[in-house]
Amino acid sequence: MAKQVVAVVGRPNVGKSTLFNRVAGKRISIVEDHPGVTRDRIYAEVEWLNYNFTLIDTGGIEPESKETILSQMRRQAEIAIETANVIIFMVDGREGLTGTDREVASMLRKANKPVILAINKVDTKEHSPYYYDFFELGMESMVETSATAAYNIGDLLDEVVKHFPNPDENQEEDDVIKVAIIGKPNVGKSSIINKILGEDRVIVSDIAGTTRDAIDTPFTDGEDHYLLIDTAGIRRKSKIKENIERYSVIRSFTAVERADVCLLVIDAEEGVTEQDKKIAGYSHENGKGMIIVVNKWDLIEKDTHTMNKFTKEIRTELAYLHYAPIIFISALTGQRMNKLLETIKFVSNQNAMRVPTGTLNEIIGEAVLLNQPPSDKGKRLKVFYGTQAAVKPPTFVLFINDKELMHFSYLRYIENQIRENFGFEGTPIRFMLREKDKGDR
Ligand SMILES: Nc1nc2c(ncn2[C@@H]2O[C@H](COP(=O)(O)OP(=O)(O)OP(=O)(O)O)[C@@H](O)[C@H]2O)c(=O)[nH]1
Ligand SMILES: Nc1nc2c(ncn2[C@@H]2O[C@H](COP(=O)(O)OP(=O)(O)OP(=O)(O)O)[C@@H](O)[C@H]2O)c(=O)[nH]1
Repeated sequence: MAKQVVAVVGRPNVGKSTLFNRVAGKRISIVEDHPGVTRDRIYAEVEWLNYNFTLIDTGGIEPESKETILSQMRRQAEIAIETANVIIFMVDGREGLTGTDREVASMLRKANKPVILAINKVDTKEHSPYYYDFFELGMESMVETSATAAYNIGDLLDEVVKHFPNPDENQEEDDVIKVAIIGKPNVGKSSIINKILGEDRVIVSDIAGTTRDAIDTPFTDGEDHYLLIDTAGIRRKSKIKENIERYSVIRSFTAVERADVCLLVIDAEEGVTEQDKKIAGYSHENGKGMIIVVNKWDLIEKDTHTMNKFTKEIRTELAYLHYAPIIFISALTGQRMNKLLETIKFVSNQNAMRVPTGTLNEIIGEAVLLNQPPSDKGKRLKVFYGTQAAVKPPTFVLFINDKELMHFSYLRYIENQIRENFGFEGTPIRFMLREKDKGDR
C-alpha cells in the first residue's frame, strides 16, 4: 500500500501549525545519514495506531499578499484535493463560521474525497458556541479539537485513519515498477517520458475514458511492467512565487511517495538547484530508489573531462545520494535512453533485494576485524551480529553492546562494506541499532 497522504487546509491562524507540531512523529530508532537534507515544514511523518502517513501543510497563505485570502485558500484546497487521500479542514471554533470557510467547504464537498472538519480552539469540554453553525458545511465528520491543549487530537486522527485502506488487506505486492519523474519545470520530463514510451513499448491503458490519474502512464517492456508517474506541467499562473514552488514540491513529494524508483532530472546547463535538493532529500528519507538523470547533454560542449567534472559537482551538491547512479542523456537525440530503462529495472531490484544472513554476518565480522570499532572511556563498541529486517529500502538491524558507542562514521563504514559486497546500487540503506545484553552471548 502506498503511504497515505493527509492534507490540512484552513484559514490563517486557525491552528494548523500547532496541530502539525503536535502530531509530527520522530523516527528516533532509525539512524539515517542525511547531512545536507533540507528540512522543510511542508510535511511531517505521523504514526498513529498501526498507520504511518504523511501530513501535508498546504499552508503558505500570506494575509498581506495582493491575492485575496479566498483565492489563496482555493489553491490550498485544490492542491489538497489533487494530492491527498484524506483532507483535514480546520476552522476556528472561537470565531465561528466565515464566508471563506463556506466557499472552501463547497469545493471540498465536490471533490469526492473524505474530509474531516476539525473545529479547533475548543479548549474546554463545552461545545464551541458556534458548533451547530458548522453543520451547515455538510461535512461527513466533525471533531472539536484543541491543538494547544492536545484535546481530541487522538479522535481526529482516529477519524482520519478510518478512511485508509486496511493495512492487512490490499497487500498484493504487484510486480509493477513505479517510476516517478521529478525535476524542475522545463528540464525535459515529458520529453523523457515520450522517448521511453518510444516505438517498441506498449502503453497499457488509454487515457480516454478511464478514470485513472491523468499523469500516470502504465506500459510494458517485454515481460516487465512499469508505471510512469509524471509531475510535468506544474507551472501555474500565480502571483505568489513561493506558492508555485511549494505546490510543485508537494506534488513531487506525493509522486515520490508512490514510487519505487525516482528519476531526478537535472538540466545539464543549469546544474543542481535548491528545489532538486528538497525533492531528492525527501526521496532519500523515504527509502526510494534513485537515479540522477542529467538531461540535455547534447547542449553541452564536451571534452574528455566534462563528464567527470559534472559527476563531481553533483556528488558534492547531493552528497547523501552517493549511491545513486548518474546517467547523462538527451531526450532530444535519444542518447543513452535504453540504458536509462535498464538502470530503472536494476535499481528497482536493488531496492527490493534481500541478502542472506550468513553472508551478511561474514561481511560484518570481517569489517569489524579490519577496522576496529570506536571506543569511549575504555569501553569499546561491539557489533554482535546483523540481520536484514526489511526491503524497500533495505533495512538492517545491528545488535550491539551500547548505542552510545556507535559513531556515524563507523556506521558509514559498515554500510560501505555491505555495499561493496552486495551492491545495493541506487538505493538508500537504513540501519536500526538494538542493544543486546552482554550476558546474551
Ligand atoms: N486557544 C487556542 N489557541 C490555539 C489553538 N490552536 C492554535 N491556537 C493559537 O492560534 C494561533 C495561530 O495558530 P497557528 O498554529 O500558527 O495557526 P495556523 O493555522 O498555522 O496559521 P497560519 O500559519 O497563519 O496559516 C496561535 O497563537 C496558537 O497558539 C487551540 O486549540 N486553542
Ligand atoms: N536540447 C535539448 N532539449 C531538450 C531535451 N529534452 C527536452 N528538451 C526541450 O526542453 C523543453 C522542455 O521539455 P519538456 O519535456 O516539456 O520539459 P518538462 O520537464 O516536462 O516541463 P514541464 O512540463 O514544464 O514540467 C522542450 O522545448 C524540449 O524540446 C534534450 O535532451 N535536449
